[in-house]
Amino acid sequence: MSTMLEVSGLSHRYGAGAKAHTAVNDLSFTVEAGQLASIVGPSGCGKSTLLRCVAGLTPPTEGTVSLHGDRVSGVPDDLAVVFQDYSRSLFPWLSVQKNVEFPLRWRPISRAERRKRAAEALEHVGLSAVGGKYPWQLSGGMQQRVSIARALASRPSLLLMDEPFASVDAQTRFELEDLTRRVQREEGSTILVVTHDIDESVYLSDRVLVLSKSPASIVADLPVGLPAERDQITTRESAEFVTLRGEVARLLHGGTPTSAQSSAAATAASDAAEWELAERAKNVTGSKTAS
Ligand SMILES: Nc1ncnc2c1ncn2[C@@H]1O[C@H](COP(=O)(O)OP(=O)(O)OP(=O)(O)O)[C@@H](O)[C@H]1O
Repeated sequence: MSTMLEVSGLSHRYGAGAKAHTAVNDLSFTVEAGQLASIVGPSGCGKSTLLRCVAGLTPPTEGTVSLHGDRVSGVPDDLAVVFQDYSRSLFPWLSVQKNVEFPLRWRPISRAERRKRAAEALEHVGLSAVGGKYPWQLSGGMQQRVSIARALASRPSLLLMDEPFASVDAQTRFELEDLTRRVQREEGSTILVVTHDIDESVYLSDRVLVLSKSPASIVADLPVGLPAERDQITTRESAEFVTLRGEVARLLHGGTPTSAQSSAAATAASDAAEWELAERAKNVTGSKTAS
């Protein structure tokens, strides 16, 4: 496994002097290539600030962010972000297909290639049939799928998602969570998701980073040893899921990490996650070779 994202000693302060407010305090973590990690933390703890620093939108006050070894000092070309508010991130005057193509205009690729990539990304999210429609003709869940397709079309090394399913209904949320996991498996994508939702953090991820109250620091880094194939009903009912969600909830409510997390159980879960990633990498390589 290679490291895709490395966050090292990252702090961010807004303002200066007596009015300075530290939003993020000395955060360090890595995300391996092909991994889906989620960040969960109390409201206002600094999650969006962290994501903005990772995306190169906000320079950290201290510390560094590196993407596949390159220091981030602006928005990297091979990074894409999906925001919560799909209605504001899509252009209403452009068709769905043109919305997905839009960020590719700055890439050194032909128009035909842009069209092809956008069509492929729309197919990936199950929206091939609506490329000619406008965003406002689609449901909220479909619009968020368009945002995901737009992010995928640029074939990012790292996909950041900031509360991506917070504005859709519960059923659509489940569908989009499953879509995200499918994309990760099929594309071998590296994904970092910020969420308020404890269950979502466990269901989606290979790993959950639990943040403290403001200023954000890492309270725990929990491997999720659930099977790769997840199901919205049976996975959420499983003993492993219930235990993990309970642990995340406990940590969010100020609990300290238990010895169990550093014990053989955590090691086994981490081994399982590594194995799963290796299998996924093999599948991706296999499917790319076959195509
Ligand atoms: N531009 C800014 N100027 C000053 N303070 C800010 C700015 N942006 C955020 N903050 C403060 O930094 C802290 C962290 O904010 P941030 O939005 O990163 O938290 P969050 O965890 O994403 O919040 P939420 O869960 O509510 O989305 C908050 O106290 C917020 O008021």
